[in-house]
Amino acid sequence: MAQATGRGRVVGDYLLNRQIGSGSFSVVWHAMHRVHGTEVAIKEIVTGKLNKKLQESLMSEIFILKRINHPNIIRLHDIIEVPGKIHIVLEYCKGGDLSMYISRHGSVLEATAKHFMQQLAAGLQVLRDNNLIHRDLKPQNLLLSTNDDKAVLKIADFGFARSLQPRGLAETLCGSPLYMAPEIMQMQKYDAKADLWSVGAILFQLLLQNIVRSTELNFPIDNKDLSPYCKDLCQKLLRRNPVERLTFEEFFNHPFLSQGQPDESRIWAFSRTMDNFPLSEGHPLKNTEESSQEDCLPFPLDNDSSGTEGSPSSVKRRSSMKSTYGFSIDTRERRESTSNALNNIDLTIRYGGTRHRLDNTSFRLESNEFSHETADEPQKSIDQKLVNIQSRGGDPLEMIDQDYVIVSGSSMDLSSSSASSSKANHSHKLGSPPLTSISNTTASASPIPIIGATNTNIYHIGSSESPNSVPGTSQGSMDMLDALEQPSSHGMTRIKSLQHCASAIKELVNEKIGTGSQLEAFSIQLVILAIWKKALHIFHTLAASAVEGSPSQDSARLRSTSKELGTLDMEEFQDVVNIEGSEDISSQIEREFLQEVEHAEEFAKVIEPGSTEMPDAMETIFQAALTLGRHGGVHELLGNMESAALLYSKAVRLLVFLLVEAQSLILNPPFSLTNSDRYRLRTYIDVLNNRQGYSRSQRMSLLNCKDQS
Ligand SMILES: Nc1ncnc2c1ncn2[C@@H]1O[C@H](COP(=O)(O)OP(=O)(O)OP(=O)(O)O)[C@@H](O)[C@H]1O
Repeated sequence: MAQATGRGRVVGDYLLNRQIGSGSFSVVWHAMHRVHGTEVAIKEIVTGKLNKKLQESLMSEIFILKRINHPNIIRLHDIIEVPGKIHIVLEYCKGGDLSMYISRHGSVLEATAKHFMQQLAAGLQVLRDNNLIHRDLKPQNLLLSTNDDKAVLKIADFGFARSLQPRGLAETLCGSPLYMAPEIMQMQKYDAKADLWSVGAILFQLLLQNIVRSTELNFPIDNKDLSPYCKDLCQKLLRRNPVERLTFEEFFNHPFLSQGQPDESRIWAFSRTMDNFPLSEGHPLKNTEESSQEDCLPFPLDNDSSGTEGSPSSVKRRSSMKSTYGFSIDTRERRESTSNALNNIDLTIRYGGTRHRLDNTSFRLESNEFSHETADEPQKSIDQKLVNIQSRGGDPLEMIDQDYVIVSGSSMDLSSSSASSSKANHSHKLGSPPLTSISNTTASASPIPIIGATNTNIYHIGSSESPNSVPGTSQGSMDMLDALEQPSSHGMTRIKSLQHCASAIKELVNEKIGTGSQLEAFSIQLVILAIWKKALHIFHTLAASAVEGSPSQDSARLRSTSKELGTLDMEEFQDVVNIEGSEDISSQIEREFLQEVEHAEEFAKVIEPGSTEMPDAMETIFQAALTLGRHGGVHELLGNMESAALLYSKAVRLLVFLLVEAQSLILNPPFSLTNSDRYRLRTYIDVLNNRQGYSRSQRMSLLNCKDQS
């Protein structure tokens, strides 16, 4: 359909032909200059769909492309703005992108991989010279001038790129999970070396496509077809710890990338740097140390988050507190009556000893509206157009730096928090005071709006079969995400959302039990209790308001209800009153709650109080989401699209819980997210949703192909 609307359309001096690609926010057209007949690719972006952040990414892309002129970087010819749209006129690459090449050819010869790597290295050298980091290197973003093994490779899609001072560290999460460096995935600070991980993943994929498809995901150490240099490069690029990873200089000078055969002296010099690579017999180089096979995998399959490459600073921590979780249940009381049970359970979850600091350095850029220039308007030079855009907001690169440079240090570091938060434009105090008694918590537990006014958007936590997962599109696109951060203001929707959260986390509890991690299971179980408690409370408040009459009759109650539930209207009260079997809903929630209490009680029996360090439940949930995302990546790489989509969706459910619901729960100490935590969670959800959409669409096309054949 998009092709029909594009073909024959005129944009500036160009006649649109066929659609050749699409991205999350763009459609790419093949087009021709009306006078010269020059072939170009036009990337069309509807600016209205872009939020501030994406507009900035777009400007960043334009600025970077504009200032670089190199055969291995896609060339920017022109920018054409029309009302509501911006068109980036690019050099046309008729070979398509490298992912298409890999699909067509399967694994490539080492010589071809070397050719592409040399070109990629040359392009990256230019970025390096300009202190730029791409952050989203993947085959889809590497375009080819022709469809053969002599093609010139061009780095494209600089939407995520940013300027980076040497040795500067960034902390923003972006990129595609499959090619994303572990330090980005785990939300640690990263530098330009993150790009080198992606290069390693691309090299791995180029060489091992058929192996990856046909067997387990094993690095073929004994693969005789690959030269030691090639394997060495791949292995050294895919070091999980960025410190151990090759430096750019080492990458650029690696013997695999040198044109001819390395001479003898080079071999010996090289041999001294071969610290971990097992070499095949008979090679002049010596193997110095057995390498961990798993360390070579692009996506570690372990669940171990220990060590230096663990969780993000914002979430990772072990509670320094001893077992003061204070979970106690009087079983007799519980059995007496549900309401007694609810009132007598002292649900105090110590999931960590320190509160998150408030880090508000993100989201502080002013909105930059694009000016609308008609297609008839005389064409201006790219520079003039950029000045137009720039005049509304300063130098985008500078702005992006401002936005991305996040105050260093752990976000748990309270000492540094005041300085950063005081600079913030959007300062939100999050969290509610520590509470130990459920019966006193009605008002304090109200969800706290994070950004903007209470919205009325209804968000359904995506199930694995969510109809919202539109193939190839970004289900959780950035413009939706601001709204998604807040729990639904619609009472029943909110309850459903909480139920979804509880069931997602329940799976995690079962998994932890399966692996014998009782303590972690217990701490997460307490979160489940808090979720059910919240659901019950919302339901009771909602039902009581409906039964007791209109808000005019009991305005005080309405006020407190509205505080708790957001913007409730009378229709909803009435709905609840009229819901046949609303009592059933209530008793269903109560039943679930009591069941979970029982499970928690079981855990409590086997855990010795007073001497055990309580794991951080939120951290465990976060880590589990990351692991699911990584495993999704593995499945995607292996072509198991259904499993990949499922795993991505599970990861999203957990992250959405952390982002949307977790802060409203009654926990001690209260759980709160910094602005930068939220930003990272949102971005991560977005990326995973994209991968989920992609996996689903791939699966659909496979099914269609099967149907046709
Ligand atoms: N100059 C070009 N020549 C030929 N094909 C292109 C060109 N630019 C883009 N494409 C094709 O269009 C696809 C989408 O490109 P685009 O840069 O718009 O998306 P993207 O930004 O990579 O997507 P996302 O935002 O989801 O990462 C590319 O993967 C490629 O196949």
